[in-house]
Amino acid sequence: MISKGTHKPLTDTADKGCAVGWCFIPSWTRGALSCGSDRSKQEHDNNVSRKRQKLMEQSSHHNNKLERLLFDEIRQCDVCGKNLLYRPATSCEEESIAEALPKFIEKHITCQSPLPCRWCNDTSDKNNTYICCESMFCSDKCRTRAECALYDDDATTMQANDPTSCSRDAETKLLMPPPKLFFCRNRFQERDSNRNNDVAYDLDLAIEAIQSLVAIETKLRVLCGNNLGLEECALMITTIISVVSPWWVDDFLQSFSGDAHQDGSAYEESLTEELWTMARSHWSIVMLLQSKERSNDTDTSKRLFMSYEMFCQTYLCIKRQCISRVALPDHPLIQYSKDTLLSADKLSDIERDLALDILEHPCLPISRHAQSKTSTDQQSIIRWRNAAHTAHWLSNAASLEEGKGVSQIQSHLGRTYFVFSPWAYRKMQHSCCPVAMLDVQDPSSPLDSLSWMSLHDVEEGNLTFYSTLGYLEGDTRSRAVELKKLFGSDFTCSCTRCRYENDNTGNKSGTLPFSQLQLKSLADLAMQHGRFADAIGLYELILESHPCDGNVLHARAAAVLGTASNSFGDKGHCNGHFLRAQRLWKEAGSKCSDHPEIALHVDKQRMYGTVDSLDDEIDDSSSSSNIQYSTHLNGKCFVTSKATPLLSEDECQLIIKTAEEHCNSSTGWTTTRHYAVPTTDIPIHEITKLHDLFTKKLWSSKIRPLLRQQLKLNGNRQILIHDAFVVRYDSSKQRYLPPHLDESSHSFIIALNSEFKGGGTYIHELERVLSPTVGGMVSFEGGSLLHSGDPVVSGIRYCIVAFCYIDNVGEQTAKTAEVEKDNNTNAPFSFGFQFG
Ligand SMILES: O=C(O)CCC(=O)C(=O)O
Ligand SMILES: [Fe+2]
Repeated sequence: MISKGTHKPLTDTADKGCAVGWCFIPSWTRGALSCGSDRSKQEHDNNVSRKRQKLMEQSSHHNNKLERLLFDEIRQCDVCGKNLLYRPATSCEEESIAEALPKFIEKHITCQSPLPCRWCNDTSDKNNTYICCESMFCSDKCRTRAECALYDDDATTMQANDPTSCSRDAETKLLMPPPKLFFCRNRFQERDSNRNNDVAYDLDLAIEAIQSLVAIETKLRVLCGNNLGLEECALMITTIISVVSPWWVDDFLQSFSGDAHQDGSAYEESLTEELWTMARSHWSIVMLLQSKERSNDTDTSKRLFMSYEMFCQTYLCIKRQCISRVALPDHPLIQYSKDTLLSADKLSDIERDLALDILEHPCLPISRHAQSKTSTDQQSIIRWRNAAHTAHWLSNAASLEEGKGVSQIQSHLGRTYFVFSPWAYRKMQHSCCPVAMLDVQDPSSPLDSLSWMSLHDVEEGNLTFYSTLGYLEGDTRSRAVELKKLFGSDFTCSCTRCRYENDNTGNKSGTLPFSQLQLKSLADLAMQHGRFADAIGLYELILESHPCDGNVLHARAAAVLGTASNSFGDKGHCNGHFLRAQRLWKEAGSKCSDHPEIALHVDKQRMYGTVDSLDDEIDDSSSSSNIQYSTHLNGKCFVTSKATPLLSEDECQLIIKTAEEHCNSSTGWTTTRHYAVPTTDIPIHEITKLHDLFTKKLWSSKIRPLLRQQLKLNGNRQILIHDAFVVRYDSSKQRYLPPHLDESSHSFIIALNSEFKGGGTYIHELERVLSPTVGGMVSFEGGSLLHSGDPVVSGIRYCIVAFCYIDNVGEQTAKTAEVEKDNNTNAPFSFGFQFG
């Protein structure tokens, strides 16, 4: 779930590694089936005619060509599932209307025509009718050359393709080894027309083989509950390789020193057996695999899978050593939504509507807000809201529960890329605390922009560790089980993390076998996973020997704040963790006052009285407030009524004016303070002229008593501010805030003006916008209630937003927190559990 936190992910500071040569396994395992099935074709066709009908009826301002482009010409490759642009022989003229959209489609959703050969770059092959997948060669000669380059044992080529020989910041973009796979039916057909007697590329058989593979995939999807993983891909690859380059199988087996077959766990054995059975049940593959005419080499036993054992061995070798997942690049549609749908200036209203229509393609079953007939403004707001929410669902579908069919969207759009590079992976070691991951920088050309990204600071020369596991949040034992499945039953991981977690001998003080950098990496990783207790333990271990390390002091306090966010549950308070985090920042301030992050927290504490005034008795009479409000969702959110605003219109104007003046005379409105979901804002603790108005007049005497009343706080419970800022939405700049949760247990928003259209706080569970009048306030469970800033369609909207936590104040809580802290430090490593 996206949270509007202030803490940046650790990868943000990471250096980029160097690019190395890889071979992409295209995501053809997805999409081809579902989109190619009769049912979805039927649905698509129905949808197309419905849309065309609608458009014809609608208006004259839709250009026919664009219409045709959108609805007639996008097809999916039957095999790879990629969106294709079908071009009639007479090429399209430049589309004049709606330039952004068709250009985008041409650039991102379709491939360029014609694709250059991946080996010689020749683009003379103009006869393509379908413009299709990457991974093509203009001739068998090029293809063979490319393969030779990939597997040539020549030392210089080895050197060039060896990632371990790359220096960290060298921008050595090596010539990409060509992808080995090129499964596009039309390509094969084209070969068909030119083919000589090369039986190795017997087209009918190849097409049959592909269809069989697709059928295998169907079975696999059923078998694996639609979660295709490495194993299934390994099957594909194994089989494909056997089809296109049988000789390679043999080479690979000979170069593999381990006894893969012996290592197989029961799970693995049954899976491989299943796969083998399936493979054999498809006659065309078997024919291809066992045909004696595949090559000029007469000794077929060397090249082909003659037995289950051989299949199994190859399968395991490939799975363990050659394939890895790559960080997912955005699907072009997602990218498109992000880039254009949400920006005010790039698309006209008509274009945006058409784009939204594309997003209504049957593969994107998104429920959309009904269009209101009331006013054009209202319709515009709803259109923008649809666009905003759609873009959000598309990019965050996997992490959100809300929205029907979201996982379906994700499975259609999710491009799981795998890379396949035997050399590199034979040299790379697995680590559960990876130093590097493979990342695609430019989704429109993933192959060329694939590069290593270092995840955290590493010791010189140590860029060889990546993670074979997709999921690293698990504890030592569950990871070990997964790794044994992958590498064999006798595999024991000896990475820093496993060594640390398996170490029960009390290496937690004295002479550590782990360097400070290693411990920091482990702690940062735990932080990324949200394993805050583990992170705190590790940071404290580092602090034993480096008590004044500002980064570590700050990180420890941030981890405790993370614990506070997680521990806010049934108890109705943060179990002392929020206050403990604040005390840690205060203590850190006394040691490293010039550390910028620590100084910032100390400033905020001073202004909002988060630490020093806490020991003051809470005056329960301050829990009553005269302000009237309505309650929604059983007390999860509140809106003050028009009759009793918290601020007068003049006070609101003063706040806007002061904030604008402050921004004009300083570095301006900030747009990056909140990492995941940034607002255009300015923090209140920076605007000195507002301190008194905000803290005395507003917070202590009005908002806090009101919140105490709304949230029924009494006794030692106090509500405390973590962050407060003035926000500016502008219809020509940042007009909305996507759905998110706050870094708070409760948040409040005060409306400062009304000279705009749209806007307000959209609460998803309520399915409506809450907009108090000027000076009024919306308060809600910001850390658990999904909400968005609704789009502003004209004018500028200002509001004050604040993130708060409820915690216990006083002796007892402080003691409890201390005890917890001690328990935590002495406890055995807590493997992912939150304490509290
Ligand atoms: O604009 C709004 O009403 C919502 C703002 C918000 O949720 C935030 O800044 O976290
Ligand atoms: Fe928020």
